[in-house]
Formats: sequence, structure tokens, C-alpha cells
Amino acid sequence: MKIDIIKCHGSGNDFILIDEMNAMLPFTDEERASLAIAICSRDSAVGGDGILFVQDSPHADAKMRIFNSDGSEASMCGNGLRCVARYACEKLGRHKLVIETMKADLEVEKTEDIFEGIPTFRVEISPVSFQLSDLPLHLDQDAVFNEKIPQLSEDLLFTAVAVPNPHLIAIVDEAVLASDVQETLSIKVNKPNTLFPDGVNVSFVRLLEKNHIFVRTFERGVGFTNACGTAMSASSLVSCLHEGNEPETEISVYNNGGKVKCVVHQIDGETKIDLIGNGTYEYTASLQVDPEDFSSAAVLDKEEFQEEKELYAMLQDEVTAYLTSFK
Ligand SMILES: N[C@@H](CCC[C@H](N)C(=O)O)C(=O)O
Repeated sequence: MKIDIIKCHGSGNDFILIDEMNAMLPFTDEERASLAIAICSRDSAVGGDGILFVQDSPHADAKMRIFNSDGSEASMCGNGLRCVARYACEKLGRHKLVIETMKADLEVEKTEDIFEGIPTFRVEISPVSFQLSDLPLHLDQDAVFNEKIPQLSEDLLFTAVAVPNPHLIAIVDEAVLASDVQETLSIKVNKPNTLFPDGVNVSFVRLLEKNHIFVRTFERGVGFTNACGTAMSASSLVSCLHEGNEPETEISVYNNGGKVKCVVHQIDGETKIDLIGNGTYEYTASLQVDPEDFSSAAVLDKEEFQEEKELYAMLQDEVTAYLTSFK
């Protein structure tokens, strides 16, 4: 069988986008999980942090489903939603859409370039919940706000938040960021454990200057990625709650894959976060796959988006220069 794909990324968090809108024979969920495991493998002909399935929606302009590279389905994907926003806006000829996700219909729109010539999109990150039951995190308390979790660390202070996928966030210094603390802790809470039965995305955050932070994330179902959009959004919120950054103000969020901007909105007791950043295409192609063995996928008719790659590399150079000033 042949599957048309777009290889894309949001801040270096890379995905395979598959359009299932109007599909005559949509995949089963078992096939979606198997396909993610097969073609996201960095040993495969494609490789990626996950697959974005774009589908019809009965009550929104389109629907996004995200399958991690281990085949697990997540409730949300911020970097992926920007790629889906670009694809759906271009397909439907619109600049603003509503995209259905597992737990919410979210606003997306094309916005001013984050770097000249780089397609940039604003996506809504919500709902936001600090209730531990919404992650879930099994502790005998309702929330974890900038406090210790002795089972995980004697020193670090954590905040737990669902946006709506689960995130555990710690503000750390450069020395902790450079250590293996994050990897060890992340592996512990993403294998069978009593605290996080569904696993959790773990982010270490370094404060750079006012309204400028660096975020590195070990993603549930993937491992370390260049960036995690929901994690960068949640980390921006935490930086407003505990570290003096400002709601209703653009927070520049740097990561190993580039940068995004986040704006935290807190209105009538409800929190929403705008995540603003690139939706970059790397290439289009057709995958020739054996429906009985997805791992045999071959890439055909590959067409590169060379100019986009070169522009994004210039943004990354700018980010590297900025981050070097904090070493
Ligand atoms: N990288 C995504 C998050 C993808 C899902 C996450 N790994 C999870 O399982 O919750 C993003 O950009 O938010």
C-alpha cells in the first residue's frame, strides 16, 4: 500500500503527518500504533518523534490525533498542532481554524513569522489543570506546586500540571541541567511505577532572564526530544507562577530545537496558553508499505523543502548564539 506523508517539525520536534480526511479505508488504532512504532524508529527510512493523523471532525474544521514513537496515543501535542494547523489552513484556504483534539477543540491561526520567512502559527494550549487526578499523579494531596516529591528527589522542587497531557516540571540551574538527574528520574517515572501510572513528560527549566527560559524535556513515549510544545507552554506557566514572569506577556522559550513564544492567559479563573512558533515542512513523500509488516516501509517520490530547512537553520544559529551567552 502507498501512504502519502509530510515530514514536518515544530521547534525541531519532528513528526510524520498523514492525512486521513475523506480516507476510504482509515487505519485502525492498532495499525496507527504499529505504524508509529515502525516508521518513527530512527533506524527506519523515515524516523520521527511521532505521527500526526489529520482527520475529519463532526464539529470542528479538522481533528488531530498524535501517536508517540512507542505507539502510545497522547491527548495533545503542541508542536504537532502547529504543523497540523499549517496543513489544515493551507488545505482549507483559511488563516484561522478550530482543531478537535482528544480533550478539547482548540483555536489555531497563522500569525506573524517568528523568523522572517518561517511559516509561524499560534495554537491554543488548554485545558490546564493542576489537579493530580488529571495527570494522573498518585499522591495523598490535591496538587504539587513548586514542592518536593521525596520519592523522586531530595532537592528538586516540582510542579505537576496537565495541559491536558501530563507534565512534571522543575526549575534547575545549569549544573543540574548538565547532569544525568533528568534522564534517571524520567526513566523511573516512565516505566511501571505507583506515582505516574500513565507516565509523564519531564521538563527541566533554566531561567535565562526576565521572560526568557530554556526548557529540555524527556517525553513520555519518546525520550529526550529537541522540544516539546506542551512542555514549553506548561513551563512558561510555571515560570509565571513561581519565578516572576508575566502573564499576558510574550515569554521566549528556548530549546535544543530552536525557540517558540508563549503567552499565558488567566481569565475568570481559567488558564489558557498561546504557543507560537514554526510549522516547518522538511519533505513530502510516499511510503510504500506492506500492510502485514510496516517496518518494511520504503520512501518514494521524496521532495525536499530546502529553502525552509535553510531558513530554519538560520533561526537555530540565532538561538545558539543567544544561549552561548549564558554558558
Ligand atoms: N511533543 C509533543 C507531546 C507529544 C505527546 C507527549 N509525548 C505525551 O505523551 O504526552 C508536544 O509538542 O507537546
